[in-house]
Amino acid sequence: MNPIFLAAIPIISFFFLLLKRRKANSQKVALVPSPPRLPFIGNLHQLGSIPHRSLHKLSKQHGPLMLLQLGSFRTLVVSSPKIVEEVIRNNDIVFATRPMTKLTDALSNNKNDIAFAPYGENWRQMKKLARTHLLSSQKVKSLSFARAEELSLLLEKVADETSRGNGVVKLTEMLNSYVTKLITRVILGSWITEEKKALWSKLSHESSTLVFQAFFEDFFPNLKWLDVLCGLDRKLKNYTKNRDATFDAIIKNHGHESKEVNGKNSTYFIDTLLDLQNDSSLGFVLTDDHIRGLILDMIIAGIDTTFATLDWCMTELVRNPKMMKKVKDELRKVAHGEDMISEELLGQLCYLKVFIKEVIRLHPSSPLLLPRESLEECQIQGYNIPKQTRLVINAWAFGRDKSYWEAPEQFKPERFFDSNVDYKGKDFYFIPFGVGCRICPGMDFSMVVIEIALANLVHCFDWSLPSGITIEDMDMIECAGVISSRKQKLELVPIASKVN
Ligand code: HEM
Repeated sequence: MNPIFLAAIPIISFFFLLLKRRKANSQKVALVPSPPRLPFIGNLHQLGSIPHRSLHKLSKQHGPLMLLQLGSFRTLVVSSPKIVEEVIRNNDIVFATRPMTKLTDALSNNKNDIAFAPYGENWRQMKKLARTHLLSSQKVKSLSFARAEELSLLLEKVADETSRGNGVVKLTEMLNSYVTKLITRVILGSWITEEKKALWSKLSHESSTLVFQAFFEDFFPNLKWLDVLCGLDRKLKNYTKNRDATFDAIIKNHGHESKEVNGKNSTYFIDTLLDLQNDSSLGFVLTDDHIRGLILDMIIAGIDTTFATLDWCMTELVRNPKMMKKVKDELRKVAHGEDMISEELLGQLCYLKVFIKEVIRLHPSSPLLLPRESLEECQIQGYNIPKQTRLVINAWAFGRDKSYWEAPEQFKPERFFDSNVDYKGKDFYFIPFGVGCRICPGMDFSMVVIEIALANLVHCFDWSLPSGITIEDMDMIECAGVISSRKQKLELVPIASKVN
């Protein structure tokens, strides 16, 4: 045998051995860090009642990219803006779909919506439609008359309640009712009868509570029979049946309504959608099922998120009297003696805007955004991520990341002065409305609802805590659940302010 070959054998063997070792090591490295699991349930028990807080704590031990096993489902949890940036830049479309579960199937009206629909042509067309015809800045502007009317009712109610009893008003309840009524009106118009309003509010309530319902099938497909046994299946079927009947009662008997605003016809969402059904230039056939899905999205994705943010804003104002004064001074300056702040003035309210930004940095109302799922295998941080891995982004943790925010736990709106940081999805460490192709299309819509309500609540009233309650008594913990509203209800004493 060739002596060179003989001499090469041990060298080649050595290299093969090295290669094998490196491969074994790289396979070891390829396992995304993961907290220890329990048999069967995996890491489900570690989610706790406030998952964004539990996941933040877990990420401190296991790192910014963790793999959890939630029942039968692999779930990647990202707690670092850098990793989200990598995912969005390289794999936004790979992770563009939502996990399909029994619950999301029902909420999406059988995949005919935007928020829970799988990625594809249907979702793309619906999102485009919502952006162009329902939530565009032009459309949002055209509905300012509805906001002004509902806001006047809220302010009247506050004034009315103040004059009764001990002067304490249940502000959380009032804000919830204001946002619900306003968004309902924007969707359906002002024509619906009291009887239909009651049906509608039952439906809104059922839809929002259903979001918190856990089905066995959604975590353990083999245990779907338990949903039947526990009556959850029946509950879901009743919900969809009642929902469809409510829609039929409201939509089918609906009378077209439009209002002339500044010489242009302004229509509520339902009228716009019914008009679009007859519009051949739309590019696709808008069915009754699509309309149902879109309207459900506006209820589920729009009402609680907007209300929770407004409630956090009022809470932070009361906790920070100096900031309340700054907001008030700014309002007085731009109002020029007017009783109410109009939407045309919002652009001048620099302090109010940075104040709201600081609120959503610390209290994003969808702290874990909405889960996504991979459509194919991909790589993140050098790890191989298989198809059908769920992705959860902890945006709540981003707002508290010391590498991006100075003294992150401090409430300091001034940090946004002289800074271009915004929540529109470009700054990966500030993404309360999400990021990438699944970003929230309702951002402008909700911000104007929040800004105009906050401006007028502060302009028209001086707010204080009821006697015997101090700022230290204000608990800042969130409710359990998907939407992060404040657990403690806000009860305050308003006194009508002197505008001049
Ligand atoms: C303060 C108020 C709001 C917040 C914080 C918020 C936040 C979010 C977040 C975090 C997502 C998921 C984004 C992602 O997966 O990356 C989302 C999606 C969505 N939001 Fe909002 N939202 C708000 C208001 C609204 C309003 C008022 C509407 C409509 C009237 C709306 C409609 C939607 C829809 C349709 C989606 C699904 C988008 C998709 O899957 O492509 N949102 N929102």
